[in-house]
Amino acid sequence: MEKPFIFINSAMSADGKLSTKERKQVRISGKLDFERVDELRAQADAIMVGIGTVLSDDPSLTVKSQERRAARKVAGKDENPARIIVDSSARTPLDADIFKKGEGTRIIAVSNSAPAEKVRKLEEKAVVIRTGTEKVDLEKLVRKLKEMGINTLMVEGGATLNWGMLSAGLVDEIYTFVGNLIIGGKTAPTFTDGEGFTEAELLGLELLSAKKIENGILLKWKVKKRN
Ligand SMILES: NC(=O)C1=CN([C@@H]2O[C@H](COP(=O)(O)OP(=O)(O)OC[C@H]3O[C@@H](n4cnc5c(N)ncnc54)[C@H](O)[C@@H]3O)[C@@H](O)[C@H]2O)C=CC1
Ligand SMILES: Nc1nc(O)c(N)c(N[C@@H]2O[C@H](COP(=O)(O)O)[C@@H](O)[C@H]2O)n1
Repeated sequence: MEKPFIFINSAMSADGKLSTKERKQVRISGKLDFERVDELRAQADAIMVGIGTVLSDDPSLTVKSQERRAARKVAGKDENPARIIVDSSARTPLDADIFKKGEGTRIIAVSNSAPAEKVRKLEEKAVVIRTGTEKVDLEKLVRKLKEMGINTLMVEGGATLNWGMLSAGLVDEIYTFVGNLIIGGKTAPTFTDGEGFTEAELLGLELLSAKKIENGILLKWKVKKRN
């Protein structure tokens, strides 16, 4: 299948959580790790998050460094990569930060069951892609993104979208920054939620590198392809 190169970047606690049991964002990365994430954003053609992340964190997903935005401009690109929300039911607030901050394309991926009136309003602010009946069909979505010229796609969570992308076999590499804190809570989002694999389905990883950054560790993984 023709698809972009897809990688996930997430920051997790030492016990594998992405945020608290109230789904409240926690500062897991330190200054240096946020710099690394900003560089990854600046190099990507698009950044994708799930609607759960938008509703709980309201991220802008912009490139933060002025120098990196300027370098993108010199290379003939928008200051920010395309920002994509996977949002089956078109729940993205019309005043989300992603619409307010920074230049660049916004893409909302909805399913065919998303309410037409809300989709029409989103179309005034973003390119809307419809795939799937009740839930966005991630495989068709990434194929469409490739056709639109997106060759490198950075997925920034959350837990459910990570599962959707991994279980569909769409992810090539993963960066996990493991920070020096414990969050706990059986309902707190983990790096990968969703329904989970059976023993026969487990997804294998190859460790590409491990690097200490401030008081945490950055792990880079390659996802092994299933036969
Ligand atoms: N520490 C970190 O690096 C990050 C932490 N987070 C945290 O993660 C939490 C949000 O995670 P979630 O609630 O799991 O939401 P999520 O951001 O993973 O979005 C999930 C939603 O995506 C939509 N979706 C549509 N089609 C889908 C498909 N085919 N497969 C999977 N999802 C599909 C569904 O509506 C689903 O509810 C927040 O608490 C946020 O703070 C989010 C991003 C990064
Ligand atoms: N890489 C990373 N480290 C942390 O410690 C975090 N808390 C997060 N959170 C995610 O970053 C996004 C915020 O983006 P903007 O600053 O608004 O551009 C948001 O999606 C958080 O969940 N990431």
